[in-house]
Formats: sequence, structure tokens, C-alpha cells
Amino acid sequence: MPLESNAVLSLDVRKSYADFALSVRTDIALDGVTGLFGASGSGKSTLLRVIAGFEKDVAGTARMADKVWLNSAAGEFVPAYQRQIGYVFQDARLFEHLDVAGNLHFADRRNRGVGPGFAEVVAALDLEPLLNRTVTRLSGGERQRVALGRTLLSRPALMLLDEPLAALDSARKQEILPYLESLRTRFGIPTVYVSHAVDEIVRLADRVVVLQDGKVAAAGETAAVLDALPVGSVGLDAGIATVFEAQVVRHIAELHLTELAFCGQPLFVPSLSTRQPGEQVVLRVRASDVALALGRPTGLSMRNVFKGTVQRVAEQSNGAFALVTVQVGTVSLRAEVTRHALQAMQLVVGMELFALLKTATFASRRWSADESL
Ligand SMILES: Nc1ncnc2c1ncn2[C@@H]1O[C@H](COP(=O)(O)OP(=O)(O)OP(=O)(O)O)[C@@H](O)[C@H]1O
Repeated sequence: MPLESNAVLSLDVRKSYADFALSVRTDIALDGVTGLFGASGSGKSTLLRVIAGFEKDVAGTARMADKVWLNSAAGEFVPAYQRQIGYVFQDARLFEHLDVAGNLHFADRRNRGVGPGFAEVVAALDLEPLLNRTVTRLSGGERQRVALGRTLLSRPALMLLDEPLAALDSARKQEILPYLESLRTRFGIPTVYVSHAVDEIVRLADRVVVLQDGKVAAAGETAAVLDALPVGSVGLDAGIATVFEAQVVRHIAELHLTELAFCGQPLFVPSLSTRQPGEQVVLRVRASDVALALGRPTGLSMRNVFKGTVQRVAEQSNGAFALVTVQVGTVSLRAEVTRHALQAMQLVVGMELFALLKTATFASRRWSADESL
């Protein structure tokens, strides 16, 4: 049965270990991808295991759409195998004695006859060339693709992905991310995606639940929640940034670029070919990748130039840098410049200027050795 589009996974759960207590009350929309984000040890994996039904002695209630999974007061507990969930672990956990096709067929045989078919899943994850390989001869990225395929073929009502990229190096991560991105829309299986990597959450999650010390610190639309998180909180040590939404306008295939509309102005980013024109995407720009100019610059390599107004200026009391917040449309864009530049440009609140973003700030693809010669 397809889920109602407004169906939710409703959680009010508590789980205690000797040195840690999880206490989470939140509703997760059963639609698109919900990111579970937080520092190491904040309880993300524990919550995912509670959702899956892998944890015993959980107090409270859990309801998946109209099905009660847990009501501890009434002694009700639906075991994991009856929850129709698909769980992908950090390590792929494939059946080592079977080849890739065998792993996939195993899940396919146990499915309930609805949802994506074998050929469709193999095509979506480019698994055709791997079908006859023994799983011990797969790379980490290939193993995760097979694990995802196997999970999809079990036709879950809910996918639970526990840091599926954590064990991979950054090149392999970039290889898998587009697949994860396309699965979001292709199969329409609601997904909870655990990660402590902000870039993965930005790229994949429609909404996010932030955990801190076992509790929900924030929850809501990805851009709004991440943009409001204080630097240094929840392990967000990647520096000051702005997280905002923009709309896909068109793909420029020959230049491998996608043009977005950002507050009515064009923004060019490396190709987001899995996204359709009209779709909203979430972007994260590090403050250190934003430059400022008093006039619209000419003869400059930077293509992304936005007119805005200085909203706030904060100087380090004991350092070289200042943080300038520039209002561009509805977005407060943060730029990290030197105090030296601040003085030279005589920047003050209310002043009109131009914010410049390097396209490379959005790049995830690395250079190959021969290209960089
Ligand atoms: N089986 C267990 N027994 C006792 N303590 C546990 C158990 N599992 C997890 N914990 C503790 O619960 C806390 C939360 O762990 P959890 O793995 O859920 O965090 P996390 O946010 O997923 O972290 P990471 O990003 O590092 O995977 C940690 O302090 C951990 O030591």
C-alpha cells in the first residue's frame, strides 16, 4: 500500500545505556530524505537502531503511519523483521559466499512483489558489470552500491542508512553520492540518512533532525536548520558558512555547469545533473569562499556576483579576520574577509556592495593527475 504523502514516523522514545541516555520526540515525514545529523556520540546510530527495532528495552511510543511499532506502556513491540525496513550499514555486510547477482537475487526473492524490479535497480546503480563478481573482489564503493541495491530490492517501506559513506575515501564518496541523490526521487522510498558530514546532509536531505547529547537540538527544512546552527555546535567544525536554497534553471552540458536562480540572480555551480529544472536545491557556501567588492567587478574570473547590502560586521578582537553578513534577497550571506580589507573598503552597515562566490566552492569532483598537468 502506498503511504499517504503526509504520513509520518512519529517517535517519542527513550533508551538508556550506562553512560548515555537517548530521549527523542519528533515526527519524521515519510517522504524524501530526512538527515539525522550530529556530532560523534550524539546518539544518531542509537536512534536509527531504535527505529529499526534492533534495540530492546526502549521506552515510549513509535508509530509508522497508522502502524504502532512500539508502545512500551502497553507492552507492544513490533520486531525488526516485521517493520519492513531496509537498513544499510557503514560496512556493506554482503553475503560473502554469493556473487553480486546472488546477493541481489536473495533480496529480490524475499520481496513482496511491489516496488522496483531487479533490472531497474541494477540499471539505477550501474551494477550490470559487477553481477558475476564475487563480493570479496569489490571496492568499498562497489560494495555499498550492491548493499543499496540489495536493500532496494527488499522493497522496504522505509530505508535507514547509517553513514553509508563513512568507510569510504573522499573519491569513492563522490562516486556514490550521485547514486544516493538519484535514488531519492527514482524509487520514492522514504529514507532516514545518518551522517556527521554536513556536506552529505546538504546534498541529500530534504529536512534534518539535529541530535545533541541524545536529544533533538533542532529539526526542520535542511537549509533553515543548518544555517541557524552555531559554529562549533554539534560537531559542525567546518567553519562559518551560509546554507540556502536555490532553484535549478538549466543544465549547460558542454560546460558541465548548472545554472540556478538565487534570489532572482543567476548562480553557476558544477553540474547537478540529477536535479530537474524547477527543483529546489540546498547549497552551502563557506564564508572563506565569499569575496566582496564595492563595484560590480570586470575582468575577473568569478562568475557568481550578487548585489547586496551589508547587514552586520563582526571583527575578531584578537585576530586578522572579520565576518561581514551581506543581505542578498532573503539570504544572509556570510563573508570572511580580513580586517585590513574592512578598513580599506570602509565597510559599514547599510552599504551596497557585491558578494562574489567562486564556483569551485561547490565542487566535489577532484582533479585527475593528467588533467592537472
Ligand atoms: N551497546 C551500547 N552499550 C553502551 N553504550 C552504548 C552502546 N551503543 C552506543 N553506546 C553509547 O551511546 C552513545 C551514542 O552512540 P551512537 O553510536 O548512537 O552515536 P552516534 O551519534 O551514532 O556516533 P558516531 O557518529 O560516532 O557513529 C555513545 O556514547 C556510545 O558510547
